[in-house]
Amino acid sequence: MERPSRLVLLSELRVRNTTYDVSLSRSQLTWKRRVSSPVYHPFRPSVCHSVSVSEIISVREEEEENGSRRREDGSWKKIKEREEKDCRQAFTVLYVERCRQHRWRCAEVTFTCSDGPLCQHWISSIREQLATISSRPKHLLVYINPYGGKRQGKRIYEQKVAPLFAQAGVSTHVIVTEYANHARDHLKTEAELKKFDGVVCVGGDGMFSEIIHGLIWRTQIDNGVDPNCPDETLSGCSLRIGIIPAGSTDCICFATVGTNDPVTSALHIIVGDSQPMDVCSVHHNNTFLRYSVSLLGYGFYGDVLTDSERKRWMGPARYDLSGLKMFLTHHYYEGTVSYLPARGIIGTPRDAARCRSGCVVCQHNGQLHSERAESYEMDDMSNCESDGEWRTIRGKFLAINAASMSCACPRSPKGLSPAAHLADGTTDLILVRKCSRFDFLRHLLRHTSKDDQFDLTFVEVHRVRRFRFMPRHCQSDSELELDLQENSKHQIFSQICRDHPACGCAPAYSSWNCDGEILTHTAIDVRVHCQLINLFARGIEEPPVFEDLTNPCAI
Ligand SMILES: CCCCCCCCCCCCC/C=C/[C@@H](O)[C@H](COP(=O)(O)O)NC(=O)CCCCCCCCCCCCCCC
Ligand SMILES: Nc1ncnc2c1ncn2[C@@H]1O[C@H](COP(=O)(O)OP(=O)(O)O)[C@@H](O)[C@H]1O
Ligand SMILES: [Ca+2]
Repeated sequence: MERPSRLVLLSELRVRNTTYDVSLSRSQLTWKRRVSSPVYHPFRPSVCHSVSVSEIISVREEEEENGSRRREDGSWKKIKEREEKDCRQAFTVLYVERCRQHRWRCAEVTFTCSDGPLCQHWISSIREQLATISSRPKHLLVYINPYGGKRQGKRIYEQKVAPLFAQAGVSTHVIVTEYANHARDHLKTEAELKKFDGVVCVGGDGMFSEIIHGLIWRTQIDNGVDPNCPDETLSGCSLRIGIIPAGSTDCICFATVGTNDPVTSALHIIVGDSQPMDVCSVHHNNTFLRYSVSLLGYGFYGDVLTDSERKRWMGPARYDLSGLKMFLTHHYYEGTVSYLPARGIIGTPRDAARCRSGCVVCQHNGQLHSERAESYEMDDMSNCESDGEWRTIRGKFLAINAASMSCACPRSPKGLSPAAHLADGTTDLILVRKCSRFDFLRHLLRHTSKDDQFDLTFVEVHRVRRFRFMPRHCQSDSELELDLQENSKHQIFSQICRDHPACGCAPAYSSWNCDGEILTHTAIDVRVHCQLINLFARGIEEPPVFEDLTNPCAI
């Protein structure tokens, strides 16, 4: 248990004409109402409030002039005569308040003091405490995609986010992108990264993908790492990334914060939260293709994305329409998946436990990963294939999905792989074998209910560090020959299906959906890089189940 920290200040101050004992320690600001009679009064407002110093946004002096009180932002607020007589000086504390469903709001409380010097002392003491928090960003580089989601990125930033950054004293350099890959290329070559404490992305998962491509690429080049080599250990990015959701799916924001709300995201950035995250590198024949942090999907999700790109004008609803269309189309895909199971880790894709704020699974597996990386370096063995045995599965699939995190989003609040972890160095490889439309619908529907979408005979899931996929049409003749010998019976059925499309399953080519972008190649080699990037987030918070004894109001 955290020890109650030393008291910095204790005064009797007023909040809306009621006297409170207000105390400031290194960790908490607490205001307790003076109780004149010990009799409990059910209709009186709450007696004690406590705010963690780490969740104070800022403190603002309220100046008085001619019966009005001037705020620091220049606006004026009329004060009542009685209040004016009683109190000479006041200050307002802005702080994080938790609302329903992981939403945060900026709340404020104004304390009035009996004299000016006391008020100044309070203001400077709170500011001093805030200044000791080194994790808070001071200068941010902001990229806005004006065409993401419902095309509201610019408005969302200007109306909901910029005023909060201004109140918190965070300075920004804002770039509204003019074309696709503008943000990526700016980060890769031009941006003066040393000037900033973080990068903010206003847009959807596609825009976030641009940001990480720019940042990761730049970091590798600066550190002399070859991004084209799939076996290289990548250098971690030091700049944190904040996501202001303004896209169509926004699953990276949803899965790391618990809600898609611009104000909540802005507050997580201001308080300087940090959430490490795994990144998959995707290669084809020793050539770098892309990075992925959420979904790599071949088959169903690849086709939904390809189809939905033509319907971009529809906004986020394009995914539902394309989803329905591809569900009815019911294509299957043949190929070979090989993977390296993640060994020595804790956690499986079928766990009931979820990755939450301060996740111990991520901490344990992240530690294991860095220890292994060190021993590989000492042995001069950068190739992590020695990690374990490769396994191979050949077959016909409706979907092949790799979820490096849960991929929770408003469409599916538990996500594609509900027990996946944000920062454990693994990805969950989900194979949905060819099945009837009815069965596939059962599987899809379970993404929206409490039922387990993996508890079906045609679905399997593996927690892996690395995997490869080779579509059947890319396999060499000798590999196909091997296939034929191993699986002659199924091949005959597949031939029958091809000759009689009316049976309802059509073999086809698909493409990979990589965090919402279509990959140019289908034969790919994927490797997870544990905790390569950091976000201004803290993971989804668990609602408190018992009274927190470190909270002064609980004692
Ligand atoms: C029948 C209901 C089935 C609901 C199944 C929902 C599963 C949803 C899992 C979503 C995982 C999303 C992973 C994130 C992907 C994003 O990177 C990426 C890009 O995001 P951005 O546009 O913000 O840049 N987004 C996507 O690729 C969108 C995927 C959306 C898939 C929607 C699928 C809808 C399926 C509807 C089937 C309908 C069958 C109805 C039969 C009567
Ligand atoms: N100024 C721009 N004009 C056109 N496309 C852009 C611009 N800025 C970014 N993009 C691209 O828009 C695509 C979709 O962006 P995103 O913000 O993810 O929205 P959505 O969630 O609606 O897909 C991304 O591929 C991104 O590269
Ligand atoms: Ca992971």
